[in-house]
Amino acid sequence: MTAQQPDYPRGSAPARLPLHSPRCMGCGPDNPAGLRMRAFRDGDEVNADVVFDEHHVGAPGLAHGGAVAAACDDLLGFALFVAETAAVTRSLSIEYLAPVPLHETHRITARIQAQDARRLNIAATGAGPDGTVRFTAEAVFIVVSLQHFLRHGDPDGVWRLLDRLTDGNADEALRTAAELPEHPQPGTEEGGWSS
Ligand SMILES: CCCCCCCCCCCCCCCC(=O)SCCNC(=O)CCNC(=O)[C@H](O)C(C)(C)COP(=O)(O)OP(=O)(O)OC[C@H]1O[C@@H](n2cnc3c(N)ncnc32)[C@H](O)[C@@H]1OP(=O)(O)O
Repeated sequence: MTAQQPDYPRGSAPARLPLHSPRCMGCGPDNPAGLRMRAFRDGDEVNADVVFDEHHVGAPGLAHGGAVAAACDDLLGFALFVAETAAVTRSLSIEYLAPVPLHETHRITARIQAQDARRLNIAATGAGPDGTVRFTAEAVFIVVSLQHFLRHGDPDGVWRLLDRLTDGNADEALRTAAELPEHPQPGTEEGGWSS
């Protein structure tokens, strides 16, 4: 069985956030072993529902702790749309409060707690179907510019992501980014998504 995430419940009006990439382990619909989370922004919070399945087994019938951490890391990454900056996880700490059964929907909700220069503290909770919190996450993300992804990752993939984020203006965004430092200061022109 493959994870198929439920749509956001009716009656609410959150904004769907763009994928990190089609094959992202957390949110990519084209990754058959991924978590296929759909992330939404709701005010200053972001959230996604996750259903762990046979791809994510730890103890029989239960989600692997690493899969839970991956789900948290990915959703924490979506909080960067609230901060309007690119950043990467420097540290991630998970509290496993209760076992996480496969095939149950867990709602993960994340929020930025603090920002100090390049450092963002982001926290998340993961609740089971009855609302009981089964895991929490705390992370430090460090602001980076586009250069980080271009230098260390796949430039073509970055171009495609940027094209989606800038409504088809990736070339212009990349031209600008080529002149920027890899480690910008948040709140500056080079620290935002548009850099
Ligand atoms: C625009 C379009 C984008 C397009 C593209 C986007 C792609 C979007 C894909 C996202 C996907 C998401 C998925 C989930 C998010 C991942 O999973 S991200 C992947 C996992 N993380 C990584 O790969 C990061 C690897 N680490 C690194 O590259 C480097 O260590 C870092 C994080 C860039 C930092 O490098 P650095 O700047 O050389 O580090 P350093 O100078 O030691 O520290 C910087 C600052 O952070 C502070 N710091 C460091 N560690 C800590 C800590 N643990 N606690 C507190 N403070 C700390 C330092 O004190 C320092 O502070 P200041 O002195 O500047 O005030």
